[in-house]
Amino acid sequence: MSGTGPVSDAGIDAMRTVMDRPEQTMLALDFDGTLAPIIDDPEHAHADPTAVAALSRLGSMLGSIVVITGRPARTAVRLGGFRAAQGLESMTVLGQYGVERWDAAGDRFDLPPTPEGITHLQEELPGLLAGLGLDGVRIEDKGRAIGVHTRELEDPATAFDQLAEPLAELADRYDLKLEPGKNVWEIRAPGIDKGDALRAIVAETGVSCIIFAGDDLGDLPAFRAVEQFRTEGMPGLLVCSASHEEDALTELADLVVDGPSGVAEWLDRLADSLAAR
Ligand SMILES: O=P(O)(O)OC[C@H]1O[C@H](O[C@H]2O[C@H](CO)[C@@H](O)[C@H](O)[C@H]2O)[C@H](O)[C@@H](O)[C@@H]1O
Repeated sequence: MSGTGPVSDAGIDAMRTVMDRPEQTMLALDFDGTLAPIIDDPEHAHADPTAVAALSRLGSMLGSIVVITGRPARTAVRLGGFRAAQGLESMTVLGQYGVERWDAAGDRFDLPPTPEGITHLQEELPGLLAGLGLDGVRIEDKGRAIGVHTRELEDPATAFDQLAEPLAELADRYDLKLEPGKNVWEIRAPGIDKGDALRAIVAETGVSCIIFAGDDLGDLPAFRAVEQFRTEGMPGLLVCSASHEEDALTELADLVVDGPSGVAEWLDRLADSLAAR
């Protein structure tokens, strides 16, 4: 592939396999910070149009395209504009870290019920935030999970730290899990992560090569899953959508690109290279 390519041996090997056997390759991507730029209001964080156009082209060339996100499946489908995108008629979105699912084929959603603890937490959270003097915190109701956002505050980092202990106690009380993200605390039911979600969909589709692109701590389990696939002999390429906010994935990646616009350009080049084969 022309342009900036992977730098590691494992990445170069995987890229060779992608070019040789695209129909056997799964392209799996995170949503926020990878396909969509990070902005203040999560409700309006749409996917980069260049990325979606590239995915549309790749849809007919690759074996499988999957988005694995912390967002509800419905939200990711809406913000991604995936339903209307030509070429993505067989893509899958795994929402809420793999608990929810949307298959473009048949426009089918699989959305399990909300865990009970989340309902209690939704009732208690506004009082807890008011007690801490953090009324400006945005609560993102994701149905099965809650995002507690500090990005729009004057001092997001201090508020983020201030929230760690009280949110951990609250999550603990209802047997829920608290996880950090980019200026967001995520509270959700334990039991599944993006690594589990990726392993399951790889087994289901039977692909023999995988590309995964992500940007944040929630993507680490998927990175680990790809590393595991590689030890089992399946080529895998790890792409990091880099930002100044999080560097946990940079060292692990075979290819580091400059945020969602870098991901979009890389996807576009991948589509060009596959088309030129
Ligand atoms: O798994 P992802 O697709 O990466 O989702 C992770 C979280 O992303 C969203 O929050 C992040 O993006 C927001 C919009 O740009 C931004 O305002 C926020 O500060 C970021 O942390 C989303 O709102 C969360 O629900 C996701 O869990």
